Amino acid sequence: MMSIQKMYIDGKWIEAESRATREIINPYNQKVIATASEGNENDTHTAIQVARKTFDQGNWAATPANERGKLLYKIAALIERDQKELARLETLDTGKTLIESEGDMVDIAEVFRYFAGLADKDGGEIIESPILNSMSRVVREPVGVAALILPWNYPLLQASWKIAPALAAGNTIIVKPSEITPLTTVKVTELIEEAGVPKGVVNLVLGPGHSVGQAMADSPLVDLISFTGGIETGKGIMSSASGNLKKIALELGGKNPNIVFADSDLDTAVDQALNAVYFHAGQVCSAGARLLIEDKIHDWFVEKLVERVKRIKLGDGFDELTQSGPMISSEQRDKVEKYVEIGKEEGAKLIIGGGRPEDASLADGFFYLPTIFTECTADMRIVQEEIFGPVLTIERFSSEEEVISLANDTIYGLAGAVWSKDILKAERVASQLRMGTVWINDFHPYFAQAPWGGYKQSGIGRELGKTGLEEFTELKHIYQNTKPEPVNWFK
Ligand SMILES: NC(=O)c1ccc[n+]([C@@H]2O[C@H](COP(=O)([O-])OP(=O)(O)OC[C@H]3O[C@@H](n4cnc5c(N)ncnc54)[C@H](O)[C@@H]3O)[C@@H](O)[C@H]2O)c1
Ligand SMILES: C[N+](C)(C)CC=O
Repeated sequence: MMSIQKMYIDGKWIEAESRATREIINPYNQKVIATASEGNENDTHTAIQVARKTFDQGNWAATPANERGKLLYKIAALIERDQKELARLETLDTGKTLIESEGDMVDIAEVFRYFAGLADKDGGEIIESPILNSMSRVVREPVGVAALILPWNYPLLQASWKIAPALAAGNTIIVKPSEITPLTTVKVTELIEEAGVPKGVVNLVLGPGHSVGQAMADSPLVDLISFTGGIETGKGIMSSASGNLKKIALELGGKNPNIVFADSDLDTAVDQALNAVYFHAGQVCSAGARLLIEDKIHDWFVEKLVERVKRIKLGDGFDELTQSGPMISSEQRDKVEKYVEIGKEEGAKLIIGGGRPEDASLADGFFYLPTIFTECTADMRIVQEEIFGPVLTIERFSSEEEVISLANDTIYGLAGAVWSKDILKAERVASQLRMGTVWINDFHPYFAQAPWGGYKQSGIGRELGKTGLEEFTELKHIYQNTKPEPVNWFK
């Protein structure tokens, strides 16, 4: 009998009050890999009350920042100690390749270490007061109770981007992983407990968005909600958060242009265009799902892409030969299938993929073939909407001005890339793209030191970097009159 993945509230591992559970499925073969407690509004309210009481008692926020940093260093070390097990769980839960999960775990330990180091680096600022006999300074304080809501595609990586800075800044937190991928977040909560973070500071609630997540967004006891997920959910959270005007940080979707000029290193650009879109079966917020190719190299480039796409090996994430695993769920695959039909109706040309693999060994997994549409135009839904699967749309362009205008013709603004050996041109284009991240002659790098987030409807706020810590702080100006005397205004 499989043990139940429990919630962690006020330093205790508990099952949902209702005793409800959910089966956690391996997307590669649909086998049940775990049973998780399924919390609801009541469990969430309990966790929020604990986080509120713990914050208001003040001990955690008053803990010297370097002590909080030391705890984060310890968590980083424990993650490294258990990285094999964590990577195994992430692959079981998401289907991504083991090598990718292993890379995620290295990044995650680095994120904890980065914020550990940053915890005590901003002691505030002395202001040159314009008023005689006064002292003026600005200090940073934690926001308070932070609710952290997470997606399924990078379960622990996205959790680390929020948990580490929230704790470094002295907040108390309630963490909600996606209901379908809770395993690594549960395991890291165990490590947080092992590291010695005081009870009540970190609380973990498992369960669905419509109850657990919604209760967090609605609660007047929550000061800040940090959310990563889809655009529609983000809009709902923003509206619910207005109840008590809680602060919000939203990391949402993207439809990210990958721009290839004829004067780029074309073999590298072909190779990386594949990585940009098909990595993790296209289930990446910053996936380069929208390829813009300069007219004169279009046909050559497409031919090379197709040759390479034919060779992509789908399979079990634990098999070393596998290059891409399954999609996360049947719902997600249905969504991709729907968009492929839309693309055909819109007049785009399907040149490869466009269906499920025939390989019988993949029949139990949520696999979908790497797919390419050419002859796409900016007005098509398949070009404008986030499909979040292995589907590449290709457009042509013939000038710098045209491609800038095409690439910016989107509600999203998460990321984009420019390929050219003419660095001045690449920089010119990069400077005009309305996106939170622009890569030149590369695709995908992100790291703890640089901010991550979206322009336009890709989000509000930034994670990682110094800004990622500042999101979890309030600024307070403290002004002291050093020679108080009556002002005699009201005589
Ligand atoms: N910008 C980024 O850095 C980034 C990173 C990863 C994923 N994403 C985006 O995430 C999306 C995929 O993730 P997903 O399918 O898990 O997204 P989702 O919006 O369906 O769910 C995200 C989380 O929100 C919860 N949720 C659902 N309804 C809710 C509600 N009413 N109130 C509060 N919480 C609720 C879910 O349970 C889950 O934990 C994609 O759009 C992707 O682009 C963005
Ligand atoms: C932010 N990132 C790229 C790690 C995951 C997006 O889905």
